[in-house]
Order: sequence, then C-alpha cells, then structure tokens
Amino acid sequence: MRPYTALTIAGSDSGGGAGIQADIKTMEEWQVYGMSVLTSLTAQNTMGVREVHHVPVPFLTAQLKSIEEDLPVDAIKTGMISSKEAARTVGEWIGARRKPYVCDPVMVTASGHPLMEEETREALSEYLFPHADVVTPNIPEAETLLGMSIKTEADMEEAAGLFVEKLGSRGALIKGGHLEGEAVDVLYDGEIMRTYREARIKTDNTHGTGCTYASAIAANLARGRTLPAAVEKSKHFITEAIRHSFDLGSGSGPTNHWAGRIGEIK
Ligand SMILES: Nc1ncnc2c1ncn2[C@@H]1O[C@H](COP(=O)(O)OP(=O)(O)O)[C@@H](O)[C@H]1O
Ligand SMILES: Cc1ncc(COP(=O)(O)O)c(N)n1
Repeated sequence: MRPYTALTIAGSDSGGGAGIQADIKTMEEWQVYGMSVLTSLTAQNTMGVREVHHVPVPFLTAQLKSIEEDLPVDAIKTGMISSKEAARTVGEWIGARRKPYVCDPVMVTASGHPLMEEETREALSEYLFPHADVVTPNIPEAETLLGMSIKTEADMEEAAGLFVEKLGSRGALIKGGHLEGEAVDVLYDGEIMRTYREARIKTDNTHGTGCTYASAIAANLARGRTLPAAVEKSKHFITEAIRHSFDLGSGSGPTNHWAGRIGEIK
C-alpha cells in the first residue's frame, strides 16, 4: 500500500513540542507518512531557545535531493527558514514540484527568540509565497509582513486579502490566537473569505500550536482535501490539542498531538 505522504522543511526543537518534531507527530496522527528536511537545529525547551545552529545550504540541498530522487511527496509544509539563501533554495525546489504547499512564516518563538534573520522577511514574498496555497501567519507575523496593525476580525480579513494581492500567495490563513475573546481564524483562498471560530481555552500551554496547525493542514491537503476542508478539520484538531495540552516543563507546555485518541491504550 502506498500511504499519503507529506514533507516538512523546518527547524528542529529539541524539546519536542514545535518544529519538525511537532510536524511529524501531527502527520502521523492523520495517517500521513511524514518526511523532514532540516533547516536549523535549535537547543530549545518550553522556557526558550538557548542556541541555534543553521544547516549549511549545500546540506539543505542534499536533503532535498535525497527526497526527490526516491520518495513521493503529496504535500509540503515549511516552518523555520532563517536565511535568504535557504529561502531561495527551498522556494526554487518547491516551485519545481507543484504540490499543495503550506507556508508557516515563523519569525520569533513565543518566548521572543528570533528564528529568522531580518533580511529574510522580503525573501519570503520573493521565493516562498508565490508557490504557497496558503500562508499561515499569526497576528504579529501578519502585522510585520504587511506593515499594518491588526486588532479586529475586519482587520484580519483585510490582512488575508493583502497577502494574496500584495505578497503573492494563493491563499492566507490569519490566525487569531494572539487576540482576545474567541479563537478566530480567517481564511481567504483568493475567492471566498471564511471564518473558523472556537471557544478560547484557558491555558498557557500553547508551545507548538502554529507548527501543529500548519502540519495538520498539509496532511489534509496530502489526503486530497480542499483547502477550506483541510482548515476546518485542522482547526478542530488544534483546538483539541490545546484543550488537552501538557503541563510539561516550567515554561509554555506543548500541545497534545494525540488528543483525538485519548483513552485508546489501556
Ligand atoms: N487559548 C487558545 N484556545 C483555543 N485556540 C487557540 C488558543 N490559542 C491559540 N489558538 C488557536 O491555535 C491556532 C494557532 O494560533 P496562534 O496562536 O495565533 O499561532 P502561533 O502558534 O503561530 O502563534 C489558531 O487556530 C488559534 O486560533
Ligand atoms: C524550531 C522551531 N520552529 C518553530 C517554532 C515556533 O513554534 P510555534 O508553533 O509555537 O509558533 C519554534 N518554537 N521552534
């Protein structure tokens, strides 16, 4: 049997809650075979990032070549991409594949550690966004990339539209986790504006939510679902993952990737 497959191109989180580790755990939950190309290694836990080591670009290329010569890729997700050169390499590779692609433009960790060099911001719209079916910024990322302030749902809709019009992606999902009240996300697929709404869960354990959400969307696209259907399924998945998140570590604890299967193993 040939399983559905997805590739994450992202950084490693030694603490296991975000980055590549969150991505592969999430793909597994959707019964999608996960593959990973590492861009950077972070020495990280729930409290923050101690050190970062970037994978040299020729080795990034070697990983991409290893996938390409041997393994099928049904969908792609990108996360931490620190340098302009890495963005160019990854963007050119993705552009040649023409597979469903979810771009999570991670810039800083929740604890405030930068994961991207400043000059890479422009490289995102140059090399990555044009190939993306959907870009998934949180509010601070959307504000930085668009140079606007986002405080209301109307602002989120405007931002989603601007990603497509000005920054060149085919779609945008603006995530409202950083606003107050309900956890509302706005998806624009280039034609229709849709809103996904869930009650806000009272917890500080949200380490890895962005990575998990983007990977769930990629896994659902790999399974052949449309973008709105993939987002709907993934919004439900991330909400349960936050509801059952783990009180691990003394910082912001990780989301629970197996929330949908709680109680299965006795
Ligand atoms: N406390 C919460 N309760 C319920 N959903 C949340 C909560 N915090 C974030 N979310 C949801 O989790 C997803 C990730 O959002 P967000 O926190 O904005 O992104 P990031 O992890 O990239 O900063 C979004 O669907 C958002 O609405
Ligand atoms: C290697 C790596 N990549 C991404 C994030 C962002 O995590 P989040 O999903 O909480 O925004 C992170 N903390 N570490």
